[in-house]
Formats: sequence, structure tokens, C-alpha cells
Amino acid sequence: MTDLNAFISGLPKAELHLHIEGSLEPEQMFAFAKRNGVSIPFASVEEVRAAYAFSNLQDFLDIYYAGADVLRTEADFHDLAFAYFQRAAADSVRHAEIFFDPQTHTDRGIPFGVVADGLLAGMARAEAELGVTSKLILCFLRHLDEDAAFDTLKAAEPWLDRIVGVGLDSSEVGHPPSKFQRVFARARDMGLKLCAHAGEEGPPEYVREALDLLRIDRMDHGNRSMEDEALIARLAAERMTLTVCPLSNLKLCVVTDLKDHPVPEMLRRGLHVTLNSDDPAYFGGYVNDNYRALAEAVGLSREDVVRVARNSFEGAFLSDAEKAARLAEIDAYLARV
Ligand SMILES: Nc1ncnc2[nH]cnc12
Ligand SMILES: [Zn+2]
Repeated sequence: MTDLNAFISGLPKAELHLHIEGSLEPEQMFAFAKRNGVSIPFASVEEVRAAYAFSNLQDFLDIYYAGADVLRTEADFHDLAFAYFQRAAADSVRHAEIFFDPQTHTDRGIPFGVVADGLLAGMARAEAELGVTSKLILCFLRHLDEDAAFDTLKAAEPWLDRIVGVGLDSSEVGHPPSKFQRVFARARDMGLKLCAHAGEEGPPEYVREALDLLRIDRMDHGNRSMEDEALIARLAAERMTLTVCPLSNLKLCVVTDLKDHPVPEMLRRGLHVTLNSDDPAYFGGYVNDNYRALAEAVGLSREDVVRVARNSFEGAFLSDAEKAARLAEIDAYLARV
């Protein structure tokens, strides 16, 4: 028997909620700034880390979008992605479905293809060298309008055979899912999978809109669903996967203490919870740090942790055969430890 931390380290898992721009570590920010001749408003890595004290989502987003300005070339996006996969592989992540925010880049003149080709090259290399498979999800920025989302979907057309789905992120409150109903319908007609951030800061009504109007396949965060009994029952009945991000929730003051995190209640109520890092460079931890910090704070059992890892493969945008193969990796691990 190993202790729970060691058990989590080796447990095969998927990561389903990771913004690749949020994996930009301060050291990389300086390296990319230097090689691209971009100036950044920080004198040192320590100064950058000290700036990562957030009171809410918007506080974080302001600094996150500013940080992304150092990303300029296909090589930057490749290097960013490959560095994430190296850290993920060290956490026994076997499969990752990564978000990217094309509008953050196209709006400052970086062509869609520079971003997508760089990320896809990093993903291909991760599969070849690290054995970590992955899929790419294009997120629309919800603080921008729906026409801009349509333009982004149009720009993505040549890459859509390599993009598994679309998501919805950025400032939630004031930008309900209903704002994007038509572009999500179009994406669904194009055969794309659908996700949306919902109930991170926004009310249960936004979660309902994501289900009823966007008709999502997977929900990102979903915390505030727990304020609504009927919604909890519905999410359980529909077997909706929730990609929950404990350290993000703590850093963005969605919870004041990890001890109060809703995951134990979500699990008790039969919700399909997964654990993820969201923006690990900004929130102080990669996926295993999230498993460990939450397990310690709320007292998750080994069985809970295995349930969550199984959910991560079951909720992935993989075929049934691929899911079965990944779930068998968990069984093999359990037989070994
Ligand atoms: N946690 C988060 N919520 C909304 N938008 C984001 N973009 C990157 N991280 C995000
Ligand atoms: Zn997120």
C-alpha cells in the first residue's frame, strides 16, 4: 500500500480543463519576451509571481491576457504546449483536452494558423515522445460579441478536422450562454463537441442556459449548480461531466477555503466530477497538485480519487474503445499498487 499522495502520482488520468495560455510559467514568459523582443511590465520572475494575487476571475483575466502577449510565433505555441505535456506526463496524465483562446492572439495580429499549427505540432510531439494523447478545443471569449465568435469559427475552418470542439470562457457574469446560442448551434451542426464554463462565478441560471440553449456535451466548473436542488438532480440524471478546478477556485475566491469545496457533496450526489488545473502557472499547481490539495482538505478516500480518474476518461471526447483502453490502464495500476 502506498500513501494517497504517491497513489495519486502514479494514477493514470485525463486532464479535461486546461487553458494552454494558462500554462505559461513566469520563466517561459521571460524567455519568450526575450527571444521575441517584447517588453513585459515585470523585472523578475519573483515580481511576476507576486502579482498573482487575485480577488476574482476578472483580476486574473487581466493579467492572463497581458501575459499571452509574449506568444508570437509558431515555435512559441509549440514550446508552450510541449512544456505543458512534459509536466502532465510527470503527473501520469495519459490524455489531455486543451483549450486555446484564438481571439486573444488574432486580435493582436497573430494569424489563427500560427497558433493552431504550433499547438498541433506540440501535441503531435507529445504523443510521439511522451505517449500522451490530446485533443484541441477552441474557446470563444464571452466578453466579445457573437459575431466575433462566428468570425473565429470561420477562420478555424481549415483546421476543424484537428479541433474536437468549442468552449466558452472569459468573464462569465454579464455574458450568459444565451449570447452564444446561434454560434453553438452552428458548431454543433459542423460536428463539433460543445463545452462551456458555467457556474464558476455565474448563477445556476447560466448553468441551465448552457444545458438548454447551448446543449453542451461537458460542463466546465459548474460549482454554483450546487445552489439548485433540481439542477443537481438533472446533472446527475444526464450524467454530465463537470471539469472542476479546486486550486483555481481557491485562487479566484470562488471558495474561501478548500475545506468548503463542493466536490465531496458533488460526489455524494452522483455528479460526474473530474479534477483539473485550469491555468496551472497562475494558480500554483498542476493536476496532481489539485488532486492532492483537495484530497487533503476535504478528506477524499482512495476510492473517491479512483472514481474521479475514471470519470476523466469516461468524460473525454474519445471513442468507447479508447475509453475502455484507458480505463483498463487504471485497473492495471490498481492491480499493481
Ligand atoms: N477559469 C477561467 N474562467 C474563465 N475563463 C478563463 N480563461 C482562462 N481561465 C479561465
Ligand atoms: Zn477554465
